[in-house]
Amino acid sequence: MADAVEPGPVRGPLVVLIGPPAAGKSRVGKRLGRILEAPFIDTDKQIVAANGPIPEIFATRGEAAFRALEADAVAEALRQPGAVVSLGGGAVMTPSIAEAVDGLPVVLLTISPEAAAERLDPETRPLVRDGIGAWVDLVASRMPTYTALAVATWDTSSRPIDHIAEEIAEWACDRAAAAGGS
Ligand SMILES: Nc1ncnc2c1ncn2[C@@H]1O[C@H](COP(=O)(O)OP(=O)(O)O)[C@@H](O)[C@H]1O
Ligand SMILES: O=C(O)C1=C[C@@H](OP(=O)(O)O)[C@@H](O)[C@H](O)C1
Ligand SMILES: [Mg+2]
Repeated sequence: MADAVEPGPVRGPLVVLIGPPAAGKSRVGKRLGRILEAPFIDTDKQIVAANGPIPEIFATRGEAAFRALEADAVAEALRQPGAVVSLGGGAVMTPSIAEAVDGLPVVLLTISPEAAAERLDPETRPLVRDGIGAWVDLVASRMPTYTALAVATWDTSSRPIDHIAEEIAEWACDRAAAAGGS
């Protein structure tokens, strides 16, 4: 028993949602936070609150500046214990962010290109302004990173947000209980 790790309260986030733009990270995360009665942090929302709209940050300061703001926002969100944290689709491509979430309860939300095409709003997602072809290429390049970090995956293409959130909540509770949390 000397090597046993003492179970303790949840220190990090309850769930970290990753995945392609339009997979539902922000909407599912919000619902999940309500179900789990946990603080919900959408890192894009934090960035927008402090810096203005994302398309403007991209246009005036460039993607690298956005990624730096994102790395700070994610680091801050991960410090909040017991939270549900939704990341932006490109966040885990920043090495420091991938490293920070590796080993946490990372849930990958996936979505088909057909479903994404219905959901994407080019006004608010500058990287997909050129249409679904660009989204497909972007997602293909990111998928190895997404799957390497994910502990569990849900596809959101044709299922209601509430059902997906309920299932992830159950998964998170089971996982926290198994780890010795409540
Ligand atoms: N399961 C779902 N079924 C139908 N529409 C969804 C679903 N999940 C998200 N959406 C819609 O897709 C859009 C993108 O969702 P959002 O949560 O912002 O995605 P992400 O944060 O992954 O980019 C929103 O308009 C949202 O209402
Ligand atoms: O895929 C990306 O690189 C981005 C996705 C967006 O978030 P969502 O995935 O929540 O749309 C947002 O962070 C920004 O526009 C960049
Ligand atoms: Mg989002």
